[in-house]
Amino acid sequence: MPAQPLAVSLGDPAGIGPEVVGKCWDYRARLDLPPFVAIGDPRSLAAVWDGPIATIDDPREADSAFDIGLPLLALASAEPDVPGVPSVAGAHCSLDSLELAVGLARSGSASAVVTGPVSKVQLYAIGFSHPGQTEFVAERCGVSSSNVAMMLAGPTLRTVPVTTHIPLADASSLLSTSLIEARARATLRGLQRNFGIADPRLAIAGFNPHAGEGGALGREEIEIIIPAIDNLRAEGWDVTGPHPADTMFHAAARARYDAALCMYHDQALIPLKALHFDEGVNLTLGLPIVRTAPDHGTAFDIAGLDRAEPTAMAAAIRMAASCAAQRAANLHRA
Ligand SMILES: NC(=O)C1=CN([C@@H]2O[C@H](COP(=O)(O)OP(=O)(O)OC[C@H]3O[C@@H](n4cnc5c(N)ncnc54)[C@H](O)[C@@H]3O)[C@@H](O)[C@H]2O)C=CC1
Ligand SMILES: NCC(=O)COP(=O)(O)O
Repeated sequence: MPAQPLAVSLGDPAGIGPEVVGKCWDYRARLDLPPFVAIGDPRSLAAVWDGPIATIDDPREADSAFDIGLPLLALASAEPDVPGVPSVAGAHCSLDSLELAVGLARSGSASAVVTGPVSKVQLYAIGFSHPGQTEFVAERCGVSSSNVAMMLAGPTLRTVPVTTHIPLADASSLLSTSLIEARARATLRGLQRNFGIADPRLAIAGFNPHAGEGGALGREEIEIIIPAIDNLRAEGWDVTGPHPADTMFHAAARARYDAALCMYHDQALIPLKALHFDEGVNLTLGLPIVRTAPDHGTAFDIAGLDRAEPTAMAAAIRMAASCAAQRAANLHRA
């Protein structure tokens, strides 16, 4: 019996999500992709991609349909979307496809969820109250958003921000020892559960230049970060830091840890995207389901121009399949 397919939401219909998902189907053999079912508006696919669409009603049909066309569970946007021109109808459609994809994974009809890029500002405009898809999926899974970790993963680096989509001016006041510990535990357990790393090594960044220079350049390290590191070590985890962020991402430093825990969004995402933009994957740790996404956004500036690279979406699909397989193997061994 074939494994359940991966559920791939197309994201904002006016962004590059439909194009990169279509291209993943085109290059499925070369990109080594398992069967997946796309979820979204067929018109958004047809507007940017001329491949065959195999509309299905049940994810169980995806496996046999995959050789014929891109399996699609169709959702209609209230209005057809124009590539590069985000709309209210498109924002609703992106949310509906996300909701359906997560529901399929939660019910066991899909082996994992891969989410296409959405526009946060468009979602906020229709009343979306979560900072991003990460927190939405966590809520749907009944997990507190503090207990999940947004991991950005590439071939030579994995990073996790402690604070995520907030104004940078608020980052210091929102950092706490308990939040660092919660993100660190989600990361360490996630490395074990999804990547099969039995004894994961976590490097924790400082917040200030030179990790505070002994307090002369800021006290977050002394008052917030070091107590978290001490508590995590007392639990037996292999945790180091606080490391000056400017010297923890060169090649030799990266070889010394399995993931880097960073204090704010850009501290984590700049090194990852500088090194691995074309193959970076966003993986939510701490959930009962597997959820990945490409590291890039909606790229409205190039939507519909046939310039979108599908490699990060392909990496997200491959990682979702490999994490789901790793979790199944863990269960088998238990
Ligand atoms: N997982 C998600 O849903 C994410 C959503 N976003 C959202 O995307 C929107 C736009 O964000 P930006 O900061 O502009 O980042 P972006 O990743 O959409 O675009 C940044 C630059 O990279 C290019 N680019 C992105 N993906 C590409 C691809 N696959 N192939 C070729 N070029 C590519 C774009 O053309 C643009 O010049 C925002 O509203 C943000 O909220 C951003 C990151 C992740
Ligand atoms: N910068 C990462 C990003 O925007 C992804 O957010 P999410 O929607 O996956 O939570």
